[in-house]
Amino acid sequence: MGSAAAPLRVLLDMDGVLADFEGAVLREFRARFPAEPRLELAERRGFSVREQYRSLREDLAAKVASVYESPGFFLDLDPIPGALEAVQEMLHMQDTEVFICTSPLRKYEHCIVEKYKWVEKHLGPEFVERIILTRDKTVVAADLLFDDKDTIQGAEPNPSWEHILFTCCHNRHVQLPASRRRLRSWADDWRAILESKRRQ
Ligand SMILES: O=c1ccn([C@@H]2O[C@H](COP(=O)(O)O)[C@@H](O)[C@H]2O)c(=O)[nH]1
Ligand SMILES: [Mg+2]
Repeated sequence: MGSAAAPLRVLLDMDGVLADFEGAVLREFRARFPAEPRLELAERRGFSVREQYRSLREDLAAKVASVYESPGFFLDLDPIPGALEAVQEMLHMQDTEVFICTSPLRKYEHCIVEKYKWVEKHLGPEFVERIILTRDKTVVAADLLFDDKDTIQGAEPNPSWEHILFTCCHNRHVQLPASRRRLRSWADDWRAILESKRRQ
């Protein structure tokens, strides 16, 4: 008798995949610094919003960082459209394990507890058990990682997961090699990605 196949393990990033970090940064920056130049979402390039604001003017880097380091910022993030429904559906799929894999800010005072509270508020207390908080996602073992950061590096040069690039304002212009896959939004066919991975 053959042994049962291992479940498919899926990691979901939080900022830019489940929670709308970029939309909130722009909204709060505009509210707090209305006279300063800002980057509309269509102008965003590169993962780091801080570095792109620095390229506009050196002191804007600290100003934009002060927005996402403020108390309440992470807790108040809006869910990305379709994300909560997709996560709940994925959670109830047979032979599938779902975890949230998210990196805290280096200035972690508010960010960490608010990420936990956000998950409890939007996905329920049981989902808090499924949070993996790490600054190095390469050492976490899984089949798939949905993440908006285009390049994910760390201590492990050959992570076990396939990185599916989740489209976000800052990465939509990134040209991926043919070997890499994207999910354009939660309305895109994430189920087909899971099924294709299951068959590999
Ligand atoms: O310009 C930026 C953009 C994001 N961050 C923070 O980095 C992490 C990213 O987490 P992921 O798990 O990769 O989504 C998060 O804490 C963002 O707030 C940043 O520091 N600077
Ligand atoms: Mg992210």
